[in-house]
Amino acid sequence: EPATGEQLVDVLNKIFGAHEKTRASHAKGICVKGDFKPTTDAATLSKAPQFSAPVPLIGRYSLGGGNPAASDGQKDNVRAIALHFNLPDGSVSDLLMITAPVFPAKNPDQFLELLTAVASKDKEKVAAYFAANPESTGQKKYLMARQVPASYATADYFGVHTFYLTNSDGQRQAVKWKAVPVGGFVGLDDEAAEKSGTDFYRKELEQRLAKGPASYELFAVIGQPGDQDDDPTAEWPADRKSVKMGTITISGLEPAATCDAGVFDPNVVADGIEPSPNDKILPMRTESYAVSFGRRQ
Ligand code: HEM
Repeated sequence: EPATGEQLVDVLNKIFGAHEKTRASHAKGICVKGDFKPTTDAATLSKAPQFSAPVPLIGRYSLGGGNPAASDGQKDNVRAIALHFNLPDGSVSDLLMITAPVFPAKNPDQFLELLTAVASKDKEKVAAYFAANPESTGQKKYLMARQVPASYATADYFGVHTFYLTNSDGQRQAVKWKAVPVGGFVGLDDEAAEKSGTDFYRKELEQRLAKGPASYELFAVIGQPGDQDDDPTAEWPADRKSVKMGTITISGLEPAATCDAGVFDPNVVADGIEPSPNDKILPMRTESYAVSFGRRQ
């Protein structure tokens, strides 16, 4: 039996607890607003409206996992940014990114197996899972080799999956999304991360945004023929070129209700952007996010 969205949300609830009015994953977050300004190159890759004219954004920063009291200083957890690009015709195009270029599972069955092992709290089962599925260790290795981001504004973010962009001439190009903070990555060493406590990101962001906006350059990393488009546990070769697509600017906070009213869904994208049809995790995200959304009403 293939894994279902219900099963994945059940096991996330088992690991983290089922908290009322709370997402089954990325439970702790901060809702924000801003805008996106495309570069002139962007429209050569995609006919999506946000790549030909500036649009307003609603965003949500979050920590991975379903614990609403998770520590902001935890090293082996991802930070994330989820964005709604609000398009002129009233529709939205979403983009979700995390602070690692890879995910710990290549398909829903493997993710269910991983989460089930973790939920068992049996250290031998977890060790056996990772021994049998070494590709699942890449995300934690990446995170442990880097500092904890000092701020949501100073982290770099990755879309992880492959998407296909289509321009107005019908040319199609495989890309992966990447956002780089304009001031560069700023991290905390292990001691500083520990001293910062469990809840420093919100205050830091409030103080920062009171002085001015936080910006990121959004890049499309350009895939070459033969680059895999089905495996979110794997990166493309490091030498792939990228095209600067625009600037994401976060200007202020927004009430949580604005972000909680719907879901950020990586498959909700404007014409000109297409989720890789070969990636089995992507459709499961729509399915499981809908289950989580239903349970948090
Ligand atoms: C099958 C694999 C996955 C499952 C089962 C899963 C599960 C979930 C769930 C249940 C939520 C909460 C949805 C809601 O209530 O709105 C969520 C949110 C999120 N997920 Fe996933 N996820 C998966 C893969 C990924 C991947 C590959 C990424 C990498 C970009 C990712 C990034 C996020 C982000 C950024 C959010 C927060 C969205 C927000 O702030 O509302 N997820 N995930």
